Amino acid sequence: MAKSKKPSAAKSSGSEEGLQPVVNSLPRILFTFLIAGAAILYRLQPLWRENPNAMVLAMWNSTVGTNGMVQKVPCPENQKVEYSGCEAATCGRYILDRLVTNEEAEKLIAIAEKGMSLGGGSGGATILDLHSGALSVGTKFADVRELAKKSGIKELFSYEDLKLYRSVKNRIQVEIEKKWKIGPGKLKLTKPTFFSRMTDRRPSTVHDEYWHVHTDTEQYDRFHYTSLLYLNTYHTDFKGGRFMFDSPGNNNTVHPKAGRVSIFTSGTENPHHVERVTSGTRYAITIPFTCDPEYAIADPQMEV
Ligand SMILES: O=C(O)CCC(=O)C(=O)O
Ligand SMILES: [Fe+2]
Repeated sequence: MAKSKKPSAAKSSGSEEGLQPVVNSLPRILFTFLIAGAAILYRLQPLWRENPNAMVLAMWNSTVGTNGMVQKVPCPENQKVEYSGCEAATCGRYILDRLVTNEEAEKLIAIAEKGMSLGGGSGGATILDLHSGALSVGTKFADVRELAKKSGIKELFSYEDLKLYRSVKNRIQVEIEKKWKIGPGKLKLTKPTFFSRMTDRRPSTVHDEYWHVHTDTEQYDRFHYTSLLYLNTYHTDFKGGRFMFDSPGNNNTVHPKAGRVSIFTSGTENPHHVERVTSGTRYAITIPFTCDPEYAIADPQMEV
């Protein structure tokens, strides 16, 4: 019996020895799991950060109907109207998917890249302002026209390029005039009007932190209506980067989609932010309108 027990005793001490390396490396295994878990949670962050009750106004994989998607939100109680017949009597959001084609959106990305290839922000955001010529370069801004001249480029943006920008701007303007019943000649393009390119790069300056909640009437000079033209598509071309309205009770999301136009009244009824891009590159154009003739700008010329 004693004999027969020996091998089993030897066996058990052998398996304890076998377990020893596992026990020793347990802290390392736990640590690895912890790091992997944290990494997974970090990647999933955009999913839980969005309020689960927030309704998606327009999904990346669907198209809103011909009449567009309208969402009314109450105008601010203290809103004083200086330009009646132009400023919104009804505040809200208006999304259109059939105003700009995919081909036009692609051409507009090519135009943005033509300018941005001469510079580019070092953080996650690059801006190309069509009116002033301001282009993000490293942590600063430079005049894209000067940069083009220095590079010996005679014509940075062609007549066709600017014609396309003008054409989409005019189409959006007509839609705003129709929806808000604005008489001819009252609504004007205002500044800044710019292409934006957003990535997941770490921010270098505050200009790169595009994800902060803001209200356009506070952030910019004289917006009455903000329009955003998306040039590529959430989920397929980039992850993160969804547009979110942050008004209590009306905190809705818009998925960027190539050719999608999102229009909204620019006041405190529509605070918003762009969710951080987590992968890929997001392209859009901000095209704002004003009722204040003093803040009107001409269509971008961009002669180099
Ligand atoms: O690109 C977007 O979706 C929003 C940009 C924006 O909020 C702005 O230009 O003020
Ligand atoms: Fe904004």
